[in-house]
Amino acid sequence: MATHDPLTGVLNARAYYATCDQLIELAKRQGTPYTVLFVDLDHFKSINDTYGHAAGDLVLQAVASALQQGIRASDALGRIGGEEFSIFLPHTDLDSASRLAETLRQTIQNLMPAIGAEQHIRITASIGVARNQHNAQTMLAIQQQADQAMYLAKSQGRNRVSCFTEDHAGLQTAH
Ligand SMILES: Nc1nc2c(ncn2[C@@H]2O[C@H](COP(=O)(O)OP(=O)(O)OP(=O)(O)O)[C@@H](O)[C@H]2O)c(=O)[nH]1
Repeated sequence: MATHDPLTGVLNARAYYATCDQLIELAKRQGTPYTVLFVDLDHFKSINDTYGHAAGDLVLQAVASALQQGIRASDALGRIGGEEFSIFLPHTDLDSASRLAETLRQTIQNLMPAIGAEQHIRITASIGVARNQHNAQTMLAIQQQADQAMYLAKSQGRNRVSCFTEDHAGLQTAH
C-alpha cells in the first residue's frame, strides 16, 4: 500500500503529513486546538546491535500496534523515520496531549515485546509534545517544536515526556 508503512502498517511519512494538513485545515475552520506527539524509541540502535535487525523489526511492529491502540480512530499515527513515530491529535489541548503522551510512554515501557519464544526486551521512548499556537502555523513548524521537545527529553535522560511551551525559554519536562 502506497500510503502505509509496510513493516508496521501505520501511515507512511508522506501520507501522514498529507492527513495532518487536512486535519489542520479542518481545525482552523472549526477553531479547535490540536497537538502533535513525536515518539522516538530510546537506544534503538543497541537493540538492533544486540538482538539483530529482525528483532528490531518486531519491536517496531509491537510499538506501532500499541500506539495505534492507545489513540482514537480520529487521531493520525505515522512512521516518519526508522524508529520515529508522530501522532496528530485533533481537538486536543496541551494538557490532554501531555497526559496521553505519559500514558503512551508507560505503555511502551511495559510492553516488553517478545522477540523469540522466551525472550522479551524492555524498550522505552522519549516523547515531545507541541500544540498549535496560531492559525498560520504549519505542520512543519509544529512538528519541529515537538522534535525539539523530544530532544530535550532525550538530553534529560530519555524515557520521559517533554512539552514545547510558548514562552520557550519554556521547554518543560515531566517525569
Ligand atoms: N530493525 C530496524 N531498525 C531500524 C529500522 N529503521 C531504522 N532502524 C535503526 O534504528 C536505529 C536508530 O538509531 P539512532 O538514530 O542512532 O538512535 P537510537 O539508537 O535510538 O538512540 P537515541 O534515539 O539517541 O536514544 C539505527 O540503528 C537504524 O539502523 C527498521 O526498519 N528496522
